[in-house]
Amino acid sequence: MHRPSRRYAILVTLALVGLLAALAAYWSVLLASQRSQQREIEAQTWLRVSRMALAASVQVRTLLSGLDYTLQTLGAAYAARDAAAFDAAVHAVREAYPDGAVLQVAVADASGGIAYSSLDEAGAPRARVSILDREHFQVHARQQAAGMYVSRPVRGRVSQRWSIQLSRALWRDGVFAGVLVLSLSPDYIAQYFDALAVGTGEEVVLLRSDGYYLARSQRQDAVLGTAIPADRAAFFRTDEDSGRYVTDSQVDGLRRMYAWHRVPGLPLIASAGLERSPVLAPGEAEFTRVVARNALGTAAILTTALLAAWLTLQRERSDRRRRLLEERFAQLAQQALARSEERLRSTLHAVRDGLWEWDCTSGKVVWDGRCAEILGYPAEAMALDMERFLDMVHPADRTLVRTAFQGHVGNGQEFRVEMRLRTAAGGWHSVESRGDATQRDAQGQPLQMRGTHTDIQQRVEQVQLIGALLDRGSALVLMATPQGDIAYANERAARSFGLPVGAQPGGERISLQSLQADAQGAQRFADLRATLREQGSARDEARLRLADGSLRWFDLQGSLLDAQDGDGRVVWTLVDVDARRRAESALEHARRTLAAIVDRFPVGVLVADAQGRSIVAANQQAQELLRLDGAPLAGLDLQEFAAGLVPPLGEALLRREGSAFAAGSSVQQLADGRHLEIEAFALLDQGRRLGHCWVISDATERRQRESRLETLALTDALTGVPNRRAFMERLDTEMQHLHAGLVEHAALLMLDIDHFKRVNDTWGHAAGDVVLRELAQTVARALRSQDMVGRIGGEEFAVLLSGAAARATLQRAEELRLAVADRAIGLPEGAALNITISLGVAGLRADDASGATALERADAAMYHSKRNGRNRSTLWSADLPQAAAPEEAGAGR
Ligand SMILES: Nc1nc2c(ncn2[C@@H]2O[C@H](COP(=O)(O)OP(=O)(O)OP(=O)(O)O)[C@@H](O)[C@H]2O)c(=O)[nH]1
Repeated sequence: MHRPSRRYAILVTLALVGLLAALAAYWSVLLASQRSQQREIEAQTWLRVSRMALAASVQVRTLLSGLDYTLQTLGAAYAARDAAAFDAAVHAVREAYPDGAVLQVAVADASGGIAYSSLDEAGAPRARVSILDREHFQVHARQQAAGMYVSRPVRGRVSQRWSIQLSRALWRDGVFAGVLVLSLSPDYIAQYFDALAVGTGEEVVLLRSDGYYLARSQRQDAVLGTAIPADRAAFFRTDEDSGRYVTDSQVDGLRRMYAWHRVPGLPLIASAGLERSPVLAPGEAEFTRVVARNALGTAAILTTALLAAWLTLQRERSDRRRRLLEERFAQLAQQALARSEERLRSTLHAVRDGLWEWDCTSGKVVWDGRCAEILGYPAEAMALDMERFLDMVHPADRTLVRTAFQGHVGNGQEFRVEMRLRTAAGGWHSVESRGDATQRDAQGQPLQMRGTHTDIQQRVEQVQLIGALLDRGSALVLMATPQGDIAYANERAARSFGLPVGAQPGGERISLQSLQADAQGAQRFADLRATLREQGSARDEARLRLADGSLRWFDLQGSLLDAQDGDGRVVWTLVDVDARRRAESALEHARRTLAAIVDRFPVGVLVADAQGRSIVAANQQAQELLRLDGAPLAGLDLQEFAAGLVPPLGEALLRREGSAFAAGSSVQQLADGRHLEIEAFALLDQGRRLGHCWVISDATERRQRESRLETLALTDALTGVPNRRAFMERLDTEMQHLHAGLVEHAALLMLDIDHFKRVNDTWGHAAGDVVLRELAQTVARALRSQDMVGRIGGEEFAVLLSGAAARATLQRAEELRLAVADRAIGLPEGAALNITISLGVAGLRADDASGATALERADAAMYHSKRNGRNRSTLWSADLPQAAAPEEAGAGR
């Protein structure tokens, strides 16, 4: 599998290596060519500059040869000692050269003094000038120069002009006689060079062999008086007459290619220089351009080659993948084919249909071995005549077989029939027979038919089993076509709705919708079918009309026969829920009745659930008594509801005993003066707690009535002050307070009208009553709020003074006695009457068993007052009966 890929990779790599080698060769040739062109340009340039140097050398040689000749001529003239002739010769020399070229012609004698100068004015006396120190004089004086000597440029001491001294020695009679000097302007030489060197990049110079500049084609002034650098001068220290080198000019810094030539016969060198870069730059630029262009081309070639290589490899990889896939597919296809063949084989084996053939003319039927085998006969072909065949068909199915055959022959319908055939064992076996005419006569009548027998016994049994299962259940099962018609009914459904059992015959089918009790039900059923289509199942309860015309409630549950096909057949399971619906209806009726009764109950009723969490029922009366708005109470949270009630109703409702609400009755007084009686009890059913109930009633009137009765029971009817019972209760309470230390003191005061019998006797009983009432009022008015007066007996009254000490009470008794005595009582007849009273005072003691004990002491003190003349007050003391002079007050006052 990997071999092709590796081979491809090697091939691609080799191709790339080959390409790289070709490119390397190309580049090598290209670079060599470019370098050769460069070298050619350089060689041409060297040739040119060398020629320039040679030309300069020749020109200098020509010029200086001419001047040497001039010097020789002038020397001869000077030797002739004819001053005028010498002067004329000098003049001629100056005339022969351009103006400014020959600056001076001078003669120095043997001692260096200037004996002649062309600059001297004729006849004018001349200052003594010596050139003894000058190089050119000393060279000749020392005989170091054989011919003409060319000096370094010297600057004129007076003129400041540069000049080159061309000099020759003068000899007279073999003796050194002086020096003839011709001063030549370097400019004159430079003019020669101008024609050779063009522009600033080109340069021609004339040098002495020692490197000193004599002339330069440009910027001469910058170099005169100087020498070229030593390293450059070293180039000239050779035996060669010419040479070349490349260096940077010290004058302008330009890099030049220099060529030099010696001036023949003279220690001078003519040198020419050409600036390097303008000469070579175009070639180098072209070289750069060529390299750049070729580099781009190379890069393009390499990129293309790499891309091609990559694409090639990719393609090879995808080809390989495709090949792998194809191989895989081929494998899978082969496997699938094998499986399919296996399935076909097993299907053929499993189906195992039998074949039959029927000769319509003779009526002879031939079964193959499989047909016989299905029925339990030996698996051999069987030949049957029509009579025998029909005899083997179940009597109930014979008509079916005949009808199917006639339908096929007469109307061309498909011959397909399910029938039971007799088995070898004598039982019945279900077979589906299908067939077709294989030969027909001229009229189209079948002459021969061929077909198959399929063993459907198992299927039939399964259908029977399903049918039995469907019929055994309590549910009614119907299957509806997509149009809503009943296509199948199980036994119960068939019985209920008057339908055939099982699959419904075609033709006029009954729609499921038509079974609905009314139009509303039909609409609901249509909606249910829509829900079923969307959700795959649907459920509702509906009232359906039975075969006998009665209506019954059914729980209808529909599910799609094929869950994927919402518009397909639907299986409806119907469960009779009529009894439950009727029970629910009755229950609902009972509940409503109960609710109506509760609502009309004259007292408030509130019912909570078994857990005491929420209110389940409340009537109108409860609403009104609890002063609630009309919002329904049922469903409210009990705790929240109780928290919203006015105190102390909430606490009273939620009072608990253990885990349950407390049972029992209580009356709650509200801030608005009302009294509500709440009776709470658990709702139990055979010991099971169903809930809790509160019965609420308005007890205000009853309470008032009871209060009135209570008041009456404790009030003396005649005088309106508390009667004995009320007084004694209060006295006992005071005693308890005393015992408990709630009060420090308390005292009793007993008073009795003196000779009251006489009042009755004199003024009548009614007048006596008036007196009693007036006395009671007088006493009541004199008391503090914490005190209490009570009528103890006929004309006897008692007063309880809470917090008062006994002795202080005696004083109060006296005040009361005087107040009574001073008050005239108006009688009914118009007469006025003054009465007196006798009083007894006793303090309540902590050791008293009861209030009655204290009352007895006060009574004893009061009788003491009576016995001692009446109209007085006595404070009880222990020795009172025996006391000679008991402490008493007011007697006879
Ligand atoms: N009008 C009238 N008289 C009453 C009433 N209750 C008692 N009495 C009379 O009060 C009188 C009491 O008389 P007594 O017990 O003898 O005492 P008294 O006449 O006041 O004489 P002393 O108490 O000893 O001063 C009787 O005549 C009773 O009939 C009453 O409700 N109305």
